[in-house]
This record gives sequence, C-alpha cells and structure tokens, in this order.
Amino acid sequence: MTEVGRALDAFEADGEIGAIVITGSERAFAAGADIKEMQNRTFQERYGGNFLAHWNRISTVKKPVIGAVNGFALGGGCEWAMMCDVIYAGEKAQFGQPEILLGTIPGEILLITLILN
Ligand SMILES: CC(C)(COP(=O)(O)OP(=O)(O)OC[C@H]1O[C@@H](n2cnc3c(N)ncnc32)[C@H](O)[C@@H]1OP(=O)(O)O)[C@@H](O)C(=O)NCCC(=O)NCCSC(=O)CCO
Repeated sequence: MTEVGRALDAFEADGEIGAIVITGSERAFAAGADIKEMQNRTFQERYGGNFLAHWNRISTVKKPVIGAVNGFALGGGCEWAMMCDVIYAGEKAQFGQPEILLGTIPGEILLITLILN
C-alpha cells in the first residue's frame, strides 16, 4: 500500500492527470492485506506499528478514482474498491470479506462505509 500511496500522491500532484483508474489482473483486483505478514504479529504490533496507516489514501485523493474490478476483491481489496468514487465491475468480479474466517474484522473503512451508505 505504501507504493500505491506514493503513486496516488504523484497522480494527485500532476496537473496533466484528471482522473485515476485503479485495476488489477483478470484473476484478482486485490486479495487484501498480506496474511503471511500479519499472522505472527500481535494486535499491539499491528496497531502500534500503524500496519494499515496508508490504507485509506484512495478515499482522500482529490481527483476522481475509478476502481476497475475483475476477479477477486477480498478483504482490504474489497475495501479499496469501496473507497473508489466509482466501481466498474466486470462479470467475474467477486467481492468479499473472508478475513472474518481468520478471526479478524475488516480493518480499515468497510464498516464505516456500509453504515454511511
Ligand atoms: C484469493 C484466493 C481466493 C485465491 O484462491 P486460489 O486461486 O485457490 O489460490 P491460493 O492457492 O489460495 O492462493 C495462491 C497464493 O496466494 C497466496 N495468497 C492469497 N491471498 C493472500 C493474502 N491475502 N495474503 C497473503 N498471501 C495470499 C496464497 O497463500 C497462495 O500462496 P502459496 O505460497 O502459493 O501457498 C484465496 O487465496 C483467498 O481467499 N485468499 C485469502 C484472501 C483474504 O483472506 N483476504 C483478506 C486478508 S485480511 C485483510 O485484508 C485485512 C483488512 O481487513
């Protein structure tokens, strides 16, 4: 997400860019946070270390952001899609929050977004 954040910073500052399209591959838009990286960290390490510090950057970009989604948009990937101003979903797009099966809850913005909508 740090790299995506840097790219969004650059696009926002570039006067030649009017809108931003975020996409993935045909198979997956994004499968969410790296479970392997998360699994051995305690709550204190993740929270104190600002593990999700840049996750909501998509929602703060001051240019229209379009999420072009195909394949899996899971966990944080689903949240990324929901942060876009417009979601353009292909027929094979699948949205979900499977992290509840790991005993965790959507980490960043999903619950707030659902309540607001
Ligand atoms: C994305 C799925 C549906 C793909 O399933 P499949 O095609 O069967 O492929 P897999 O063999 O399951 O996966 C291939 C390979 O990718 C690794 N992987 C997939 N997702 C992640 C991930 N989120 N983090 C880390 N690694 C991931 C998987 O372990 C395999 O690696 P190998 O080394 O080859 O074994 C399926 O993989 C799936 O459902 N993934 C979990 C999605 C998920 O739970 N996302 C939420 C993450 S928590 C989060 O986002 C916090 C914010 O709330």
